[in-house]
Amino acid sequence: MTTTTATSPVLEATGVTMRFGGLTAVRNVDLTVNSGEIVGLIGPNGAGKTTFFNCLTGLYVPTEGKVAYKGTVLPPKPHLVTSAGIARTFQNIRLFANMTVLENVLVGRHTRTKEGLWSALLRGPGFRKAEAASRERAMELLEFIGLAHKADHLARNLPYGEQRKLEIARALASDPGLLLLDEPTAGMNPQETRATEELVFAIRDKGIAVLVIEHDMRFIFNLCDRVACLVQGEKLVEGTSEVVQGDERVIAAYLGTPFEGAPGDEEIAEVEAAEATGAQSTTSTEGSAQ
Ligand SMILES: Nc1ncnc2c1ncn2[C@@H]1O[C@H](COP(=O)(O)OP(=O)(O)OP(=O)(O)O)[C@@H](O)[C@H]1O
Repeated sequence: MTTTTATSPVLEATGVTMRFGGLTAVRNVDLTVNSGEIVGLIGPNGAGKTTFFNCLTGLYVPTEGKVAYKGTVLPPKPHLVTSAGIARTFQNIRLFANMTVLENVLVGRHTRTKEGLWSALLRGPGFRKAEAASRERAMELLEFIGLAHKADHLARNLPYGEQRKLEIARALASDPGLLLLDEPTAGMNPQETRATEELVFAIRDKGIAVLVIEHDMRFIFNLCDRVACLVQGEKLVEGTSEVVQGDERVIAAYLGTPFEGAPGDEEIAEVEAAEATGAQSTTSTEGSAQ
């Protein structure tokens, strides 16, 4: 089921530039994510994808440009960006390894609870009520991602794929309108990757827009309504999966490496035909092409 509400911009990044000394990691990048959309951000290693994410989430103050969430320009401070409604996961897992699965999700809820430090320390009635509501919400999220049965397990004991899911649940705990995922399938096996794909669709169907960085092209092109490709800090191309997949500049940027899952049927048929012919004409040929 997809959302049918009229689309409106959730994220509008305009002219974002990030320089580190003499290096321009991100140059004048515009990007919009609309409600109900899953947008992909691709590009070779070092293209500036994570730096751009860091500019969106207030981890870096962009040298130039601005970032607006639902029409309001965001101050470049991570906690203000989170409370505005943008949540993220990181390229490297950043869970609290010695806390339980449930506690990790509860940490992600703190931007949505009004109870202050003293209330928490004194554990007054207001705190206990808020805590019960937070637990309920956290358990709902664990149900949603399929980890409710492991709520009391230590995060460090989860298999890798489940740790990544838990990171997503923790990000969702802040009730975002936009979720930024930085390489969510890194290190996953194909089944875990497919499950992540389904999870991202389900998140979108809950009305949360998604912006995702990923190197797995099959994942990106299956998932995304729109894909933008960064190369050397600049946005080279933006369009539907079909458009970006077929763009020669994108292919060249990836040094001509064919994308996994990209159309290449003619070439494959040619190679297979050549192999079949070779196999018929000689039985002693070594090193046939794979
Ligand atoms: N804090 C920093 N200080 C200096 N240079 C940095 C910093 N962060 C990133 N860079 C540089 O900015 C460029 C872009 O890096 P970035 O990590 O954003 O690329 P990426 O597209 O996310 O790469 P990957 O796909 O390998 O994660 C690189 O040349 C990197 O070395």
